[in-house]
Amino acid sequence: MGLIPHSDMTLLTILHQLNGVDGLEVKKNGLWFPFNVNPDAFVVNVGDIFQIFSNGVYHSIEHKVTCNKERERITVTFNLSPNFEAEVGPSLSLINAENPPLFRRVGMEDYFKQFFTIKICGKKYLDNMRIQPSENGD
Ligand SMILES: O=C(O)CCC(=O)C(=O)O
Ligand SMILES: [Fe+2]
Repeated sequence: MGLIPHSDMTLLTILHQLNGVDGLEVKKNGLWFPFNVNPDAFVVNVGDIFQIFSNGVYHSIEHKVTCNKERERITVTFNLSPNFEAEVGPSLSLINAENPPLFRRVGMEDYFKQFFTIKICGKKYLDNMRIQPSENGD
């Protein structure tokens, strides 16, 4: 019950936990931390597209959700992503000789479609977007 570890493939995800039942956990430095949701605040997750667009300056957050049999848990999620005509890739303003692109550039529609061809597992989808050092000419 709940959600297995994953990062959101979106740009940003806004979460609103409705009925005060916690269960969200976030991974930091390899450790899982329970997240006590403030009922008066939204939770904003940095997604994979944010990490790609910022060329690794920001990191998408790995998270999971554990539910329990006693109390139902309700969360509304709002996902923000570029439209299908856009490209997903590092911002050109952040790329130069010292900072080569760390991620591939792909049309949003393909990025979205490819996501549904893999089994969600941690940050695997983002890793799939990484440029290998040899591709960078290193
Ligand atoms: O239920 C939650 O708090 C998180 C949901 C989530 O991780 C997601 O929709 O990607
Ligand atoms: Fe998520």
